[in-house]
Amino acid sequence: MKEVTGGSSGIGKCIAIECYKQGAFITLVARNEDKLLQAKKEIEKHSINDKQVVLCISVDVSQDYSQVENVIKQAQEKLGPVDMLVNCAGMSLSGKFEDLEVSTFERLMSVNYLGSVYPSRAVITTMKERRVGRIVFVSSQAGQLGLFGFTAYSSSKFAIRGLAEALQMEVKPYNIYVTVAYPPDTDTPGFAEENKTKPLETRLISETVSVCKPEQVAKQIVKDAIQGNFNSSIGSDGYMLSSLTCGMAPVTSITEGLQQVVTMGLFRTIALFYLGSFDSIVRRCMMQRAKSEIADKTA
Ligand SMILES: NC(=O)C1=CN([C@@H]2O[C@H](COP(=O)(O)OP(=O)(O)OC[C@H]3O[C@@H](n4cnc5c(N)ncnc54)[C@H](OP(=O)(O)O)[C@@H]3O)[C@@H](O)[C@H]2O)C=CC1
Ligand SMILES: CCCCCCCCCCCCCCCC(=O)[C@@H](N)CO
Repeated sequence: MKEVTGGSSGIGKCIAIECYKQGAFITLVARNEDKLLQAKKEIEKHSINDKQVVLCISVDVSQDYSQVENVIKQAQEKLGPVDMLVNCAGMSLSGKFEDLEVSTFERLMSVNYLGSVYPSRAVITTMKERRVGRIVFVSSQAGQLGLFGFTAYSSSKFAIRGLAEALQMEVKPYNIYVTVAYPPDTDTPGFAEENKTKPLETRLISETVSVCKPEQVAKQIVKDAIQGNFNSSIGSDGYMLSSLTCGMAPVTSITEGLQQVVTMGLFRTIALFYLGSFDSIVRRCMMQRAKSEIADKTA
């Protein structure tokens, strides 16, 4: 069985569809029951045989560990053990550091980070016993570099990377493979919501990379998870960012390792130009604001 948190919307829903198309049994985990049922109906349209099941579980993945553990246990009793867990439940809030409430930092850390720890912790023992499993974490390109406006969001997405690296080293001997996905901006309900409060700087910097379709992102993530790739990225900028920020991440193939060694210097050079342009966007926005403030005062 494949379990997808955040499976009722956006990238998570597309991941569930992708798995369902390959004949998998699916458990969707999210809070809102109407959205869950709606997604279930949509996913069921893609069945390839009449035995396939979509189970919905309404729970907040970030609140109470024992509750998360319980509902996952119930799902496993109905549909069998989880062989792939996709941690996709998450949210984004942006704003300047001083404008963000302290509670926003707590909220994002709790949903994006702890909301990935709890389900993973609940499935890992069975996966180790069975010596099979895939655990996917959905980070973000904003989990590979820090951007204006993302002090709360980026740190919660960077945290996922540390968790994933440490966990992969522990579970590799048990034939369990961890994948971290770093999607760019993707056209989802969550992205539309995020855009309502995004600072101009954040929007202009993000526009460096074009917006992706959730179906495309989902396809790549499922493919990388099945292959057991630690890294999952999209597009040429995604490839460059992953190579550039590989650090001490586990390597999946010799080719991947060699590519990182060879391209690192070149990609750092390209990155320096990007960083320069981001700084100038921030400076331009600041000057623009100062100007309009003066204009407002004299008016
Ligand atoms: N869209 C984008 O531009 C990008 C998104 N990402 C990441 O991908 C993931 C999915 O994003 P996206 O598809 O845009 O998001 P959506 O807002 O479209 O969907 C989010 C899903 O997560 C569920 N969810 C949110 N909070 C919780 C919670 N506390 N407990 C259980 N379920 C929860 C939502 O259901 P409900 O509200 O009913 O609980 C919903 O199913 C997120 O982690 C996001 O950070 C990464 C890079 C780019
Ligand atoms: C060699 C170096 C290449 C450098 C490329 C730099 C690209 C920077 C753009 C980053 C965009 C951040 C997207 C965050 C998406 C996200 O997580 C939110 N939309 C969530 O809702």
